[in-house]
Amino acid sequence: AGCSYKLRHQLHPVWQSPLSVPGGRRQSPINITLRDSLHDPHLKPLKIRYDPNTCTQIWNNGYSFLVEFDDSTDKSTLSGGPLLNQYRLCQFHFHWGESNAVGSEHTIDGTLFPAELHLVHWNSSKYKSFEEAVMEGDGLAVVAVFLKIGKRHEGLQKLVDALPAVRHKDSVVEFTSFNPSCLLPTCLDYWTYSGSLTTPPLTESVAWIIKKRPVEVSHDQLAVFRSLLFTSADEEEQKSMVNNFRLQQPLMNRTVRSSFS
Ligand SMILES: C[C@@H](CNC(=O)c1ccc(S(N)(=O)=O)cc1)Cn1ccc2ccccc21
Ligand SMILES: [Zn+2]
Repeated sequence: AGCSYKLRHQLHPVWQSPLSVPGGRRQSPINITLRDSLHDPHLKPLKIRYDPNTCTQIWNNGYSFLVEFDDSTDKSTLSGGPLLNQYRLCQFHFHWGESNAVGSEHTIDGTLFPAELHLVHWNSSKYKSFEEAVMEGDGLAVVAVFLKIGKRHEGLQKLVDALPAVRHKDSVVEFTSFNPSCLLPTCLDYWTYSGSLTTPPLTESVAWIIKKRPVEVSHDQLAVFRSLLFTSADEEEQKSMVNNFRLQQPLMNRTVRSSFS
């Protein structure tokens, strides 16, 4: 779980990063307007190969809960789509709201979803580690999947059942043999644009790939996300982990491309 373990103790001074962000020109998230997106027929299909044996643990980092992967080899990878290189899966996490009316970071023509999944990958063709890649314009690729309330998601339940063990900030629990492919919609359509991390250090290093179709989870499954806490066990005030999404950022002179017409 290289991508976030080491990072937990390495709080580099962000202001020295080459991709300084205040007033940045490629910030995320954004609203995707169908009218302004451009079908790019040269976009390739996404190639997603995840090995469930690389799944290692779940960690409550006080912002979301991360499902972490062993990213020491190219066992779980993303390539194709808009990407020129191969990217290695290092973690996935979610953003959600206090109610089903809010939660997602990106929106489609202003439509909000109750939650959004982010599968985080780093460019292992060009860089040696996530930490190095996070500072580069082509360092990261995040696949975003919207969640909507509907039928129970059987594949998600194993994750939901593990959440009470990471209720407090900085708690970690072993979590193995999980294949995040089960969280991807069957439809292959996506949008893509150049953006940033949506939490500090907000570096402008992310190729965003937003799946067009949401996946369904049940109301009760999403309610368990809201039972997590931002606060650690030793803090007297326990704050419910909800509304962990960033406000939308200006598109500036970016084009959102679609893989479909
Ligand atoms: C990257 C941070 C840790 N943050 C992330 O890994 C991360 C990943 C994905 C998203 S999202 N929501 O956009 O998908 C957001 C954050 C550590 N870290 C803090 C400072 C810092 C400086 C150098 C290297 C790492 C550093
Ligand atoms: Zn995220």
